[in-house]
Amino acid sequence: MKILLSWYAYQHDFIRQEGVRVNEDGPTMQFHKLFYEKGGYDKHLLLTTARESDGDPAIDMLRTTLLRTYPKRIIEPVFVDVRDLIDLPSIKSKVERILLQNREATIDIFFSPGTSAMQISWYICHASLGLRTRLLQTRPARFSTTKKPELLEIQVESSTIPYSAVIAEQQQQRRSPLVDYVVTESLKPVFERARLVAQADRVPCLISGASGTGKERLARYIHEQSPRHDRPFVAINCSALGDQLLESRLFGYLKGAFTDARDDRKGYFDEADGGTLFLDEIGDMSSYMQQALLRVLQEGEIIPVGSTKARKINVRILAASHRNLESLCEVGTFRWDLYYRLAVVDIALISLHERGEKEKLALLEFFLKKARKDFVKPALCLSHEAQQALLVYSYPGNVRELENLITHLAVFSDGEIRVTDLPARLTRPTRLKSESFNWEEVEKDLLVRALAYYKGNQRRAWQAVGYKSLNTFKSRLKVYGIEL
Ligand SMILES: Nc1ncnc2c1ncn2[C@@H]1O[C@H](COP(=O)(O)OP(=O)(O)OP(=O)(O)O)[C@@H](O)[C@H]1O
Repeated sequence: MKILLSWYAYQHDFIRQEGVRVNEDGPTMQFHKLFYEKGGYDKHLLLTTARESDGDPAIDMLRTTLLRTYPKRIIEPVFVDVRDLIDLPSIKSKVERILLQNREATIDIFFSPGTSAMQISWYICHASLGLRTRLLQTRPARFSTTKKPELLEIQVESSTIPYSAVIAEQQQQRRSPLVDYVVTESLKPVFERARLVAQADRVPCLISGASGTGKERLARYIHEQSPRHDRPFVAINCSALGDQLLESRLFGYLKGAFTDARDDRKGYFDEADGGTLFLDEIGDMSSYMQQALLRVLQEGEIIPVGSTKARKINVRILAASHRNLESLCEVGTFRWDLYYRLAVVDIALISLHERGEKEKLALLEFFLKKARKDFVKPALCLSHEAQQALLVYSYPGNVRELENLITHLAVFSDGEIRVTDLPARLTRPTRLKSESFNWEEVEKDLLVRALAYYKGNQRRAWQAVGYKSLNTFKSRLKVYGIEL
């Protein structure tokens, strides 16, 4: 399918003297006369901001004239609800949506008609969406060396600059309220950043934060707020699968590619086509898979296992890691080039304990309210002491641990939950005091930093950290899944 897309030219497509009539020499009529047939278009989507009910018959006149002259052509007027013709964010978001709705097609954009805000919108969308679009403009005969009107393609270098990140779009803000989600004080700037990231389509984003801090939830939010919201969101945990399985799940495979490949199978990249692919625990990817992913990001195409043919893909990648990717790059277990590709923009989520008691309380109340409803236990509540114990606890498992804890308590209680009902780890006196920092996180961080400092030399890192033996040092690396 090949589509021509253009705004109608309010001024030049019409002669507005003593009424309105179509200008045969206007840009739209001229395009059809000189270039449409050669372009091999299946249809022309003619965009207008004027409704017939607003009393502007112009678009209808233009279409009727075109169809009278070229009866076989398909001309579809598309009403675009823009009140202010110089409101760039609003125009951009509307045309972005039209382009994404036609993402499967090859689209020629006739750039010349329209206000400058409309033209800038075309330019941004063409450069940032990564669709099969071309920007075309015409040069009138009088300026042409051939003395004939010319059709010229505007050349735009592709870029990864998050153009749209600077364009706030109130319309999108209204969509998809955060159902089932508590936006506590510390999360407000995070979500504001995520909202801007959502609009910078195709720009990869890296979400960092400890396990259970809400990275996947945030990735979903970015997807829901993006122009891809009506397309799939596919999440995959890269640490859970070995290389072979991960490769075939991501890229798909052809029948016979390996012993169990009885049929062709599509991969997650295909499933997420037009939408978003969330790669969780990216820091656990092997160097082989890192190389494969880098290729996808560089070329914008995948090669299914067992195939030699590359296929273009249209997927936004969001990645997450609970490990510090920069440190992993320093010790050489993660590729810097892949890191820079993934972390074009980044968002960090802090641990629940760092968010403080006020935010813990907000989440506690939220999950308790949810549990009352889900378990039909309206009398469920916390005694003062139990609440205090829950507030001072450090939650190494972050929001997920808090959520699961309330679910656990709701299963076994009907009314007031007391301190004695809480799991032992919350009530151990030493815990209550010493949990103000998380030793496991400190230790792991220390190990990663020491290895980075000594460029992966385990012996020197071990001596610096000061474990009794090199073996203890190695076993701690294993515990934390730090690979070299
Ligand atoms: N602010 C919040 N309000 C309500 N629920 C939340 C909030 N933050 C996180 N959650 C919930 O906590 C759980 C864990 O979140 P999520 O799976 O997104 O974490 P994660 O960082 O991706 O974890 P992991 O790294 O282990 O995959 C989910 O059930 C999520 O809905």
